[in-house]
Amino acid sequence: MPQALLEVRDLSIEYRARDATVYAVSGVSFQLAPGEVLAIVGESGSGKTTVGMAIPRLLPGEAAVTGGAIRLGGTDLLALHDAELRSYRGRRVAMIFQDPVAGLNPVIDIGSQVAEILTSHLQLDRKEARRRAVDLLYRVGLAEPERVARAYPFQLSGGMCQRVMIGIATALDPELIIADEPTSALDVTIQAQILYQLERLRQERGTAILLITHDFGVVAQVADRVAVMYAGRIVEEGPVREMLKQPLHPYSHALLATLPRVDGARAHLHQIPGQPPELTRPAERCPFLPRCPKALSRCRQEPPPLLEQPGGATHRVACYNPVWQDAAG
Ligand SMILES: Nc1ncnc2c1ncn2[C@@H]1O[C@H](COP(=O)(O)OP(=O)(O)OP(=O)(O)O)[C@@H](O)[C@H]1O
Ligand code: NI
Repeated sequence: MPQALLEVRDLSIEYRARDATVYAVSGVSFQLAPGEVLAIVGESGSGKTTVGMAIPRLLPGEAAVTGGAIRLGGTDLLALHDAELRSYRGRRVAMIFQDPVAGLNPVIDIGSQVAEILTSHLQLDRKEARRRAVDLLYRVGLAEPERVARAYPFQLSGGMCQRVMIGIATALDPELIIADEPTSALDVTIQAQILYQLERLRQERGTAILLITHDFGVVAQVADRVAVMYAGRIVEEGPVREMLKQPLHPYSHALLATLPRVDGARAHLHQIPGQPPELTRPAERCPFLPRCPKALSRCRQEPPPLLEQPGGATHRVACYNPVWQDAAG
């Protein structure tokens, strides 16, 4: 693998409420190379957003990082002070969220909001910042960027607001963009345009993208690699093509089986029976065990580690009985 830009190692995060602790993320490790797109997928509550928010240190106060390390270009992010953090956010890592309208200030025009990120980090006069803001709006595919710059968020569609958010996120040319469900609030045709914008960013600027989604269609379209999360852990991680062709973890296998096939071979969506576990205690066994059709007695003893697979050096799975053993034997 090329030199990593982002390295997350053994990251664990808890939410502490008065009467309960939620073990939201447990021992998550992955790397991201410059210009690479890694998708994190998994069902609701699996910890995707918690991992994403930890990287720009945007977790809420009740969250505690209890272990692990996050490095971006060699900088230990968990050790940064507030002032360093402010300059690091936006300049080196930026975030795009699901609801672009909520991310914009309703009473400030778009041009000023884009210019604000420029003037707060760079030595620019207002006129130059405005000019660059309009240029950014143009570059994210907004026709009539001057008009958009004068508009207020409520005057724009959701898709246009998301383009503005991408403009703001990319204003300072960060090395890494974290996009948390960036298209799930948008119409399908608009989704494709937004994904195209992200793809262009990666190609033209070499921006690495951590894409959080529950949509395998989106994954297949833009990601190089995919990490599947279940109950706060990465259960499988590898190249998208390999994963779509031959998922190794029984959960990934089931997740992909729930997708409608393009060839019409599977007309109905199949739900995975059962529920993910409560996260109120640290796992003492494989968290997928109660839903797993392939469980061995060993799976009760301790959660399986995420290990590289023979034959696919970059394909890792956390399972004592991965699917490929069936396929091979
Ligand atoms: N502020 C919080 N306080 C307590 N628990 C929280 C908090 N935020 C998230 N959690 C819990 O942490 C776990 C992981 O949540 P997270 O939002 O990271 O999942 P997700 O994979 O992003 O889900 P979704 O697909 O619904 O966005 C869940 O069990 C969730 O209920
Ligand atoms: Ni989420």
